[in-house]
Amino acid sequence: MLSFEEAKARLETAGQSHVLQFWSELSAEESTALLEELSQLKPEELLEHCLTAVEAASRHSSADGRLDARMEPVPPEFIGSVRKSDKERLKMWGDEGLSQISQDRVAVLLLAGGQGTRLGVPYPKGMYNVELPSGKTLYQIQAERIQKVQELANVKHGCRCTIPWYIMTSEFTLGPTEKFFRDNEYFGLCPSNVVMFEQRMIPAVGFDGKIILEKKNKIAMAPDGNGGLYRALVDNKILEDMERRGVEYLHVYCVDNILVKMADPVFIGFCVNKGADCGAKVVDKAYPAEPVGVVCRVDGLYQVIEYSEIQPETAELRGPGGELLFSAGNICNHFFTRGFLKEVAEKFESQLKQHVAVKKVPFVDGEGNLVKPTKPNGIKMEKFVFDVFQFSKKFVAFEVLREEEFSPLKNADGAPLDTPTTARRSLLAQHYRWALAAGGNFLDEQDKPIPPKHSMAQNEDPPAICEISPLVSYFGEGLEKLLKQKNLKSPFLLNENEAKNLVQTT
Ligand SMILES: CC(=O)N[C@H]1[C@@H](OP(=O)(O)OP(=O)(O)OC[C@H]2O[C@@H](n3ccc(=O)[nH]c3=O)[C@H](O)[C@@H]2O)O[C@H](CO)[C@@H](O)[C@@H]1O
Repeated sequence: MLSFEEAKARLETAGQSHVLQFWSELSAEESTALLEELSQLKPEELLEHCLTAVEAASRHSSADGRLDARMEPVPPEFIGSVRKSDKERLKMWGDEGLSQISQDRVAVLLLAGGQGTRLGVPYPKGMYNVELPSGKTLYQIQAERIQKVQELANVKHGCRCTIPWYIMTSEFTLGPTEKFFRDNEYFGLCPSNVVMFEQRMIPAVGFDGKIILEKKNKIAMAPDGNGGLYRALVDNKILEDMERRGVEYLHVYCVDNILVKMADPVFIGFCVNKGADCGAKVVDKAYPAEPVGVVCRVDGLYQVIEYSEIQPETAELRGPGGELLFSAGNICNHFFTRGFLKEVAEKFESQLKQHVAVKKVPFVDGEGNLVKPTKPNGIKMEKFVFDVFQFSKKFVAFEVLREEEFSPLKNADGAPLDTPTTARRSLLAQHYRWALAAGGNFLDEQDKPIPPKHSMAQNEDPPAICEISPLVSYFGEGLEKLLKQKNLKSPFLLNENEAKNLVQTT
C-alpha cells in the first residue's frame, strides 16, 4: 500500500491533489481505505484517463464522432438464420455443437459486472426472481441449462463432459454473487467448474477533468464496461485456464436475458462450421428506437453501433420492401474462439474504443456534504465487448427468433418493456408453446379444458400457466413422451419429479 507522501506525489503528477482535501478529517481506518484505493491507480494512467474522458465527452456532444454516414447493413450472405434454414441444416449445426461440447471444447462466459441501475435493485441482476411458479432466479435458470446441455451431449456421445462457466463480476457484484452461489450449492454444478473473476474499476471524472469523490475518502469508481472483459481475461489468467481445460470455443452472454440458450449447440455448430473466429446472435429489430445495438459494417469492418450512439434518422432508414435497413439487433450473445481472444488480449485491447456516458454521479462538495446532482455532472468511460469484431478474420452473424431467444430484463415493473413481467411472460409463453407442440391438453382449476391458443400477441399472457424446468428440457426437446395426450392442470410445473411421475403413468 502507498504511504501518504507517495499518494500525494502521485496525485500531484496527475493533477488530482483535491482527492486528499479531507485527509486531516479522516479516521485511521478511513485513510487506510483511501490509500488502498489509490494504490490501484497509476499516476500516468490516471492523468491520461482524465484527459481522455474530458476530450471524449466534448466529442460525444458534437457530431464529429458519429459513424452513421459510414454504416452499411451486414450483407445477407453473412447472416445465418434459424428462420430461413431447414430442419436438416439446423440439426447438422446442433449436432456439430453437441459434438464440440462432448469433447470439452466449449465454455460459457457470463458478463455480470454491471450495476443494473435501470432495474433498481441493490443486488446483482442474476439473483433476480421474476416470480415464475418455481421461484427460480436468472442464475438458477442459467445453471440448469448448462447441466441439461451437458447431459444432452453425454447421452448422444456416451461421455461425461463439462461446460465450464466463467463469470465476470465487478467490485459491486463479486461478493454477493459468490455468496449466492455458495448458499445455493452452485445449483448442482461442480464449484471447480464455475470460475468467477473481477473486472477493473475506473474513476468517474467531472467536466473539469478532476476525478469525483463520492465520500471524503472514496473515489467514485465504476466498472470499465463489458469490454473490460479483455483486460480481465489477462489480469485473471482466464485464457490459461481455458487452455488447460482444452476449451476452444466460448459463448459470451449478458446476464439479463431470461431466454438465453447457454452454450447453444446450434449457434456453436454454425460458427464452427463456418470457420468463424467471432460471431454474434441477432434478432430482427422490433422498432427503430428499440434499445439494442445494431450489427453492421463501417468502412467494411464489422461493428455494433450501440443504441445510444446511433442517430434516430439512421435507425429509421428503411429498405425497398419497407423493412428496417439496420435491422440486425444485437442480443449480446457472442461466439469467440480462444485463439481470437488471445490475439485480442495480446495485440488489440489497447485499441478498443472508449465510449462515453455522461451521468449523474453523487459527490461530496468542498464542505464534505454529499450532493445528489439533478443534472449530469460526471463522465464514465466504458469499453464494449463487441468492439473486437473489427479485428475478426471471419465474422458471422446468426439470426434467431426473438420469441425463442430474447427477452431481456432491463427495467422495473411499470416500464412498458423489458420488465420482470415481460420476462416472465416470455418464458411462460415459450413453455406453453412447447407443451402444446408436445401434445399436452390444459385444464383449468375446475378441470375444464382450456382451448389451445397457437399464436399470441407479445403482450398477451398464455391461457394456461406452464413452466418447464431446464433440467427436463433445454429447447422443448423430449417433451412428447411426457406430455402427449396428457391432461395438464394449470398452473403446471414440470420439474424432474413431475417428469418421473409422468413417465410412470405412460
Ligand atoms: C455494450 C453492450 O454489450 N450493449 C448491449 C447490451 O446493452 P445494455 O445497455 O442493455 O447493456 P447492459 O448495461 O445491460 O450490459 C450488458 C451486460 O454487460 C454486463 N456488464 C456491463 C457493464 C460492465 O462494466 N460490466 C459488465 O459485465 C452487464 O452485467 C450485462 O450482463 O445488451 C443489449 C441487448 O440486451 C444489446 O443490444 C446492446 O448492444
